[in-house]
Amino acid sequence: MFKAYFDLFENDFMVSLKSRLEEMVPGSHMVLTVIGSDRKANFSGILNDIVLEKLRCNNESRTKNLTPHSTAEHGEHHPVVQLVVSTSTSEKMQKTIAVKLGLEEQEQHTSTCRNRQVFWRPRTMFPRRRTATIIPSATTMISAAASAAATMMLLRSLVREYLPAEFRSYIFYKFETLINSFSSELTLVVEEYDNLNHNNLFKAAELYLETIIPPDAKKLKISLANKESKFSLSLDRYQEIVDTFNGVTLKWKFISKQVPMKYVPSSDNFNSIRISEDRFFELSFHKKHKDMVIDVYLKHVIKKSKELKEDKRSLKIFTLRHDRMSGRGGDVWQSVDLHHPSTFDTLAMDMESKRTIMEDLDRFVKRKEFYRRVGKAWKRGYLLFGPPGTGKSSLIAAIANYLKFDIYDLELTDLRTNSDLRNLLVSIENKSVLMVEDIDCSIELQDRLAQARAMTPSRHNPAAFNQVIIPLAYDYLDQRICVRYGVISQAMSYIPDIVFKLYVDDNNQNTKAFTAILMKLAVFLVPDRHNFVQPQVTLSGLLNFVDGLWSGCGDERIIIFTTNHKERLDPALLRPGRMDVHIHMSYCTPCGFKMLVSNYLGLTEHPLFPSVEALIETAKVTPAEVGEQLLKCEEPESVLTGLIEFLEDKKSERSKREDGNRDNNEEPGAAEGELAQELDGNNGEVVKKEVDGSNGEVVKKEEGAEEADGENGRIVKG
Ligand SMILES: Nc1ncnc2c1ncn2[C@@H]1O[C@H](COP(=O)(O)OP(=O)(O)OP(=O)(O)O)[C@@H](O)[C@H]1O
Repeated sequence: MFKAYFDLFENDFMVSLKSRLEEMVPGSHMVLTVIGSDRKANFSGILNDIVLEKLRCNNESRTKNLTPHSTAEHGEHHPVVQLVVSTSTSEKMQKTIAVKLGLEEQEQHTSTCRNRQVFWRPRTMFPRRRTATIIPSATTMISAAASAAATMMLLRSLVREYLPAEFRSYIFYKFETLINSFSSELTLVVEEYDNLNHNNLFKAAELYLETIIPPDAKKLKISLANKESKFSLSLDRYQEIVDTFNGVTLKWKFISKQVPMKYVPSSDNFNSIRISEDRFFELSFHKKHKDMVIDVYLKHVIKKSKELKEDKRSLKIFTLRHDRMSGRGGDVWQSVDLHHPSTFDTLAMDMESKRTIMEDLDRFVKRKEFYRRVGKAWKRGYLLFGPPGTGKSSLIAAIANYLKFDIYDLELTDLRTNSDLRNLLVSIENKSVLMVEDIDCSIELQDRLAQARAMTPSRHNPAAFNQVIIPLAYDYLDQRICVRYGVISQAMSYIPDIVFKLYVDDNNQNTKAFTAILMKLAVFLVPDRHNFVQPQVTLSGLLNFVDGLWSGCGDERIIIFTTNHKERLDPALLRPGRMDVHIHMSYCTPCGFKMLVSNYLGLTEHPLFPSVEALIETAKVTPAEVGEQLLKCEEPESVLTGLIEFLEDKKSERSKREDGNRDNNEEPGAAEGELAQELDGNNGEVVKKEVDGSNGEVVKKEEGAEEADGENGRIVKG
């Protein structure tokens, strides 16, 4: 409406004025204020000239007063002319135009303009409206506002000065209660910290609100959190967002207030962080929905936030932090993003085996209730065995990528005691893959303690040392290398052939800390790794770890052991419950070759394929070796020819080795003894241990099954 009037006014002022006159009822009036500069030939200037001229005729002496709202004192001359358009009561329906000049005169000036009578009316014509029609200048308004603000601030500081804080908050509280008593709204406050503890609901709300940000939001905060791959959007201070759930309208508001500096525990609960603001959400809704909001809506918020978190999360691989293992507290795991590209699609494995593994994983993750019902910890153990380079690690990465589980890489030799192992177990998150690679190398499973005792070097058993590493440290303060000479002389008394190793820790320039490290290291004279067994995790510790009381701490965990020598493992470790599924990763098969060549070269068919497939059966090469050949060039013909040559060489090497063994009168196949066991069955087969039928495992027996270990149940082989 305003725009329409304004447009009309702009296009044709006279028409605009006439139209407005038509609308006026008898006895009413309309005031038009026109502000302009007399230096420009604009409407107000012209109008002003008319008025000046008219009044000069009437009274020469008053000319000076005819620019009543001049702003000349500010360097400009802006005449303000107020046109008072009114319907005259005396002249019945006759329309008249009067110009009010802000003069004090009582007389009325009249003139005729284009055959129309114009009244230059004195101000007294509208005595009651006089103040209302005078528009104060911008300067006046600003100064009035400034003085009002100053008064308010003065009042505020007086209140702060003389009223105690308790009294003020009491008044505020009473005032709020009074307001609330009239309101039907209930507000829940979700603070970031609840008594210095992290409030999970706050985190959940933060994530959830991201999903309901309206597309027309004008201002948002955006950030990229540490170890995350996607941006996070969030509300800015005092921003509101409205959500509708089951037909109920809920209003979220984010508030952040500056507070005196305080310390709160960090998310790992071992350190503390400094905060200087209180952040919280206010969730407002109608009182009558209180139960629904608490029982249903907030659960929905938590569920949605978990989904979003899962979606945003990038997979991680965790490894042990040695400084934390030495009892300094804090999280014992450190992580990096896992970007291993291996998936079930890229794995060179028998299709049937892949399908079986994926089905097994799917069944496992869906069986939370089942595991609870049968009284088993919700975890599953896998043993991947086979020669090096057959894809055991790649399969672990593929499993983690498939389930979207983090990987925890546990090196048993890093641990000193069984309780270290238990501590680690409880610190592992749910939905994770715990990987123990080369289990046969990392832990001696037969009578390890006796062996360790025999091998531990001491003053009485100096032979156990064949090499001693003495830690040296660089003293940044003295700028020289320092060492405990006592340590050297003691070591030299054991063995003269001492290897000095320099430890320089660039991150730690503190001399005191260095001395502490030195003292610590000096205690552990590290002899040759092969001849010295430090106290380690025991077999029983490992057995309990995998399937004892402690293994029940946590849900949805997959434990994967890998080994190149399955026969070296203790049967107790292999039993169902500890290693439920045994997967034999073996040499490359024709099917595996096709998968590799399709991944590496994008080839599905080639005339040389039959020759490669025929050779690959007998040459016994690993997928790693085949992959290496395929990487050599991008031209299919030459790559496949090179691969055929490689396979022929391998085959002839192999037969020469077998001939040599026969000539040396060795037992037939002795050199291949281990190999024969690993190759037992077909390449890439899944060897699944039969598990108690009561726990619902699907036991798939195929032709050619044979009993491998009477104690541990049947091992079914394809
Ligand atoms: N089955 C396979 N499918 C695809 N690639 C494979 C396969 N096996 C091995 N490779 C390739 O060979 C390399 C070595 O594989 P990987 O580390 O998984 O073998 P591994 O059996 O774990 O060896 P090790 O026992 O020595 O640890 C990887 O780079 C991988 O790309």
